[in-house]
Amino acid sequence: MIRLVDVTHAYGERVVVDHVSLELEEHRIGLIGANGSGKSTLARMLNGLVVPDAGRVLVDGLDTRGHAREIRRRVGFVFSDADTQIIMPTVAEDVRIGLRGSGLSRAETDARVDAILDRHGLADHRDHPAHLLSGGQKQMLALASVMVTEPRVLVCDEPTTLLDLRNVRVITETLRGLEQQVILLTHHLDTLVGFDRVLVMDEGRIVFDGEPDAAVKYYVESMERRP
Ligand SMILES: Nc1ncnc2c1ncn2[C@@H]1O[C@H](COP(=O)(O)OP(=O)(O)OP(=O)(O)O)[C@@H](O)[C@H]1O
Repeated sequence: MIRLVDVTHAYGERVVVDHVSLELEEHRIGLIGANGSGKSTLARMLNGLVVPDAGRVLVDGLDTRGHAREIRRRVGFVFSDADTQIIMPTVAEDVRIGLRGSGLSRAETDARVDAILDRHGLADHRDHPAHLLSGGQKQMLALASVMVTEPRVLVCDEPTTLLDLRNVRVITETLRGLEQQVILLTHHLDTLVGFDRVLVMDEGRIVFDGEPDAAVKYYVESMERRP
């Protein structure tokens, strides 16, 4: 379970996460809010990519301040722009790199890579240059490269923002099918149908926390009220 205890973070003078306390234990959690409301900064705190100025982020009781490696093994992170996440020349190499230092034998590594490529519809692209994949396939590769490490939690920061409608559906359905806990940041509000809990963020604070329908309604109405 991930717990935030009175977490605050600023960039220079600008406070972007403002005294947030949360317990994140539901299987499917959405995080929505206007551009610049602090969602990405909050999300990056969940696996220690950002360490808060004040307060604590605890993953299964481990503080992100000081347990970065263990925490990144437990909490995977998918970015919106897959190009920033894909680091190896070919599809299989990119997935394989996540298992470096895992202690698995070569045969075990091969089996794990093949299984994950198969599961994410990339088996036929195994030895293809990763940069030649379509946008949807690249996002699937970025997801596969995180999933191969078998994290317990997956934080996805707008994974569908750069995709066409069909690929939005493909990625959304893939995320829905995962056993892992998923924490999804998105501006595609219809992808939150069936989620257990949706948080709305505004100016660094959680201003709504509840069912998806009510959260989306709250968010849409608050945006309509904006000058
Ligand atoms: N590394 C950084 N250095 C300085 N300012 C930053 C940094 N990262 C984010 N910010 C600023 O912090 C504020 C919150 O950004 P953040 O990315 O957390 O918001 P967001 O809700 O995810 O926005 P979006 O929906 O546009 O992705 C923004 O004003 C942003 O410009």
